[in-house]
Amino acid sequence: MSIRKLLCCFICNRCPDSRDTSSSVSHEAKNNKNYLKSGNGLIDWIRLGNSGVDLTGVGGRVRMIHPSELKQHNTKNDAWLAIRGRVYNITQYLPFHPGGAEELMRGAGRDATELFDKIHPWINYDSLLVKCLVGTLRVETQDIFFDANDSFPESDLLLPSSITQDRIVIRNQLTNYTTPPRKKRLLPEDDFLDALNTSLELEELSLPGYLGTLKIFKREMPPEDVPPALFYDWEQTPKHLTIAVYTGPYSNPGAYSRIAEGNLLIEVTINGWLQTIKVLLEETVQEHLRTKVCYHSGKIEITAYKAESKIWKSCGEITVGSPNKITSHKILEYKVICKKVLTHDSWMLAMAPRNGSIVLPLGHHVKVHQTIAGSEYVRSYTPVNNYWDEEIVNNADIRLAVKRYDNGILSPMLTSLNIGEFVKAAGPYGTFQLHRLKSTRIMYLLAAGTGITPMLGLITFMLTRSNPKCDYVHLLFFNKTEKDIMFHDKMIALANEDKRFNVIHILSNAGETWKGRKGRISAKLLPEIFGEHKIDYDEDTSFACVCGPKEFTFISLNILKGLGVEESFIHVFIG
Ligand code: HEM
Repeated sequence: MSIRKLLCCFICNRCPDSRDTSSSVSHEAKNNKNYLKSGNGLIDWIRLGNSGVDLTGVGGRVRMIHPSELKQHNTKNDAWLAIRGRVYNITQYLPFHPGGAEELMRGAGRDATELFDKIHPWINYDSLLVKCLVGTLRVETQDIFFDANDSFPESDLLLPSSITQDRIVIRNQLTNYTTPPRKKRLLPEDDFLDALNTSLELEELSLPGYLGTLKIFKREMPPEDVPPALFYDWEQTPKHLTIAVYTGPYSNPGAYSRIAEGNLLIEVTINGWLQTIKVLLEETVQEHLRTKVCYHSGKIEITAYKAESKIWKSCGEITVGSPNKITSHKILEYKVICKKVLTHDSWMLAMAPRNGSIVLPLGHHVKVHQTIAGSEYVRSYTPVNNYWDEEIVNNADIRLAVKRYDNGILSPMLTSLNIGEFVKAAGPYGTFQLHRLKSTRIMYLLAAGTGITPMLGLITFMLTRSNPKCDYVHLLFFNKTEKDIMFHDKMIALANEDKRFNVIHILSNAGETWKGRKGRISAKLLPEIFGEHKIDYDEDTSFACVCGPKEFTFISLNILKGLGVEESFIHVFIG
């Protein structure tokens, strides 16, 4: 591959079907206006970034930045801008910007996401400005609208753990760890829009043409500044000890548990808060634990296997740490413990944490970090739940479906990892709010290529939920060829088993034997499919999710809107 093409792909994520932001699928770049002096080309910029010069101007310390602070950095000698919640010092980049310094200065001192997306949404700004990152834009939350229905109904709080008759069960009193009650507040429209525009959590809303018509008051905001209320309970049989943590219906908790120095540590994340529960165990248990999350009720169940079969006097001493707002993500190490082929160019990697794991809510993702030739590459992956990977691998905490992009950088490295080798990942990331599905009975999922991974968890959630029962999950899955379809057999099996699951495959480069649909996402194709399958959109009970390359996402959104689907009933997964 030529240097030109390589560089083109370093700056651009426009190539169709390329979701690997580190990839270098070839295409011709747009004609640049030649604003750059010699010595100010892309190679020179990369060289400067690798030279050790502090491009952040603040010593590289990343922190939360208030919009009022961002506003002050608006001169050519000191220019910051924010894109999708990340704040960059662009002072040094000004002479390297191919569109000219003056143009770039239009975004200085403010959230430039919309402006940036209007001009060149395909540009890989995150890679170009990786050495210029100064922080994340603070979300203004004090005026945010809380839904009073979010508080836990009494009946759910007192929901007993499942107790079967043949078990000897000793339960303690339900322990209440209280936090201030959630409040319902209204806010002036301007403040709300401000919060929305500067919100990292709501980055998907800044897609062009999307924010403009948003029905903002229909959207519920996560109760960012209110720590979650946790309640716990325990029970035992001679063989097992089970700790149940109640987080409230639809609170979408992430949970991770482990034994450390004989104690049981449980980490719970909810809405950007992390809380640790420590159990000084009365007696010894085995290292291997089973952690189950019921997303509907918000109940987390951790089962430990006793070293000696007997009834304990108590489970031990339980302490609940103070809730901490997650402001940065630790990069953790994972060991590849199982690797298997998914398709001709994708693999499933099952990984075990080395020391501590990412606590991942449903619909959220991790970012895999890898340093290659002195530069750090990052790529988002949504882990796959074990329904979709039948092989039981003990201790596997995260399973990633990784597609290899031959011209990419990170994916060839990841897919050539061997069992026993290590990967670094951070998280949880994402904006998906499970409580938006409270009344959903019909789900439309539009996925392209590896964009299927966030949909997998939603499919199992919707089909296993009992109240309200889901009527249909319609998955429209776009791929190039038949052999590119991930989880094909499993999808056929699920569709046969559960008639509510309707999967429609659409191939852009189908072989002659393909009997299914052909084409790409288009304003013509989608209504055709919807019509053929008699898919009726009902405002109160329908919800749509989209995940795929950016162009796919833009087109899907526009089509859905054209079909009458309201923005507040669409979620876009963006890595
Ligand atoms: C938000 C304020 C920005 C404005 C107003 C702006 C404006 C422009 C304009 C007018 C062009 C020329 C487009 C053309 O010739 O067709 C351009 C090109 C370019 N800009 Fe920006 N830009 C902004 C931010 C950024 C940022 C943050 C980056 C990356 C870190 C960036 C990277 C580039 C690149 C790589 C090109 C060349 C595009 C190509 O070859 O396709 N720009 N920009």
